[in-house]
Amino acid sequence: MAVKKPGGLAGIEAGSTAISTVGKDGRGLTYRGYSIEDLAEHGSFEETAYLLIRGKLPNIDELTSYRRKLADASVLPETLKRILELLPSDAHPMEVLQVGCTALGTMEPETAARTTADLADRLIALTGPMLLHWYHYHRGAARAEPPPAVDAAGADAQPSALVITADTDEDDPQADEQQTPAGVSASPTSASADPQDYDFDNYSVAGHFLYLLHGRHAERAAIRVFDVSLVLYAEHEFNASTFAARVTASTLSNYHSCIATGIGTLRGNLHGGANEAVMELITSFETPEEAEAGTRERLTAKQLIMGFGHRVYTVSDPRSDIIKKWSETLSLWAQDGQLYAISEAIEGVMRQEKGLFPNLDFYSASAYHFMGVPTPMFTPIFVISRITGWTAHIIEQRLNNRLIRPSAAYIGPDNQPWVDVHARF
Ligand SMILES: CC(=O)SCCNC(=O)CCNC(=O)[C@H](O)C(C)(C)COP(=O)(O)OP(=O)(O)OC[C@H]1O[C@@H](n2cnc3c(N)ncnc32)[C@H](O)[C@@H]1OP(=O)(O)O
Ligand SMILES: O=C([O-])CC(=O)C(=O)O
Repeated sequence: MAVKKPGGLAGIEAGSTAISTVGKDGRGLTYRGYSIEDLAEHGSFEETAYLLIRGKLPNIDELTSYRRKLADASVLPETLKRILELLPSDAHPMEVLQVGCTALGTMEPETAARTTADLADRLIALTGPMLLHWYHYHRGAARAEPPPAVDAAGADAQPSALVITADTDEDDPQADEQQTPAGVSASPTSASADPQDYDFDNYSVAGHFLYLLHGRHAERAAIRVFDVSLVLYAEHEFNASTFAARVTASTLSNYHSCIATGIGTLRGNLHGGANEAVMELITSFETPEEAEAGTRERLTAKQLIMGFGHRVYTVSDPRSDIIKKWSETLSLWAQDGQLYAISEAIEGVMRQEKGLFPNLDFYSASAYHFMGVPTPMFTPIFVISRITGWTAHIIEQRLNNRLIRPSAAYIGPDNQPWVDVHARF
């Protein structure tokens, strides 16, 4: 078992929260008292967002109007589209989101009439459209070709297990259309749908994202897995990006600045950026045997293996168990489904050699990939979801605020004699 180093505020209780618990008994996770297993099995991302931001699960009427509110909020303002189009095509997608978020804050600032929850809803609904507008625009497909017809070619090839294992809505009118195996034929760079043609009566953040990405309604299983991943990524106590957002909130800064802080902090590879780094790792191997040998080599060279380890969990990351099962399911229909076996081979070595378990980022990478999501969108998808947790913490911080400003132990030089500028080396 790897030994924890001192520093990094490890183990320090830096405040209190009523939003989530992480790592009870080494592996537990709850959002406002509900277990992550229940939320991922029975709930949707919209219910989770409502729970985190408003403090209770919505009843059926509240959920219906919440979905409608998010659907209405998901249409990009023209000015924001133009701003996104001006950003370079090779900009980092997380910077695109920081710019988009900050620009939205200048157009729709926080006022007494626009509550923090309203701002959060708008941002949850617009983050995917912002990213995908910028993405398609720079691939020459942005402004409205008619969406391609739904491709039902793979219908006969779809094993029933895909439907059985997914906790899907039997009454979903899209269900009959969504027959293509997950991610098998996805061609994200060529797709471009007219955002207005989306079926807003059946809006979900997950379904809308996949529609805008691929230019057609996604298959039910893909929407379900995407939705589960949003539930899993939504909240995690005082992780680095949430803590950073709380620090910004504690200075009495505005909502969009707090979120932009969170985005910038999430980007790094030790935090949210790890899911993209995992993809780089697993695609560098052709076979599970190669993956085993390559992982051992990297460990011998003292390299970090992305997607493993955690600051708080000591036994396992419960979110990983959930997304791992979904990744395995999707792998059965994916052209490069061997990436799942490669991932398992890496996990085996990490457990054996380091006593380390996969965190949420590890199997999320292959799951997104099997859905046809391009790798640079993995961490931005994390943003869409984590906006809910960040918002809950911003609200909580503001309710009982005190400037977050710890002390530092000074370890620099003392009693330096003043040297005139011309006499300095
Ligand atoms: C959603 C999320 O944000 S989850 C986190 C995503 N990040 C990653 O997956 C990046 C890879 N993982 C890591 O870097 C770390 O495990 C972190 C950042 C998640 C946690 O860091 P810490 O709590 O500081 O772990 P810490 O450094 O104490 O780890 C103890 C030992 O295990 C080793 N270790 C921890 N994680 C890994 C890893 N992924 N690969 C190899 N060794 C590792 C450390 O190098 C250290 O060994 P050392 O004492 O010989 O230097
Ligand atoms: O809690 C952490 O340090 C990182 C993490 O898993 C998360 O933010 O989801």
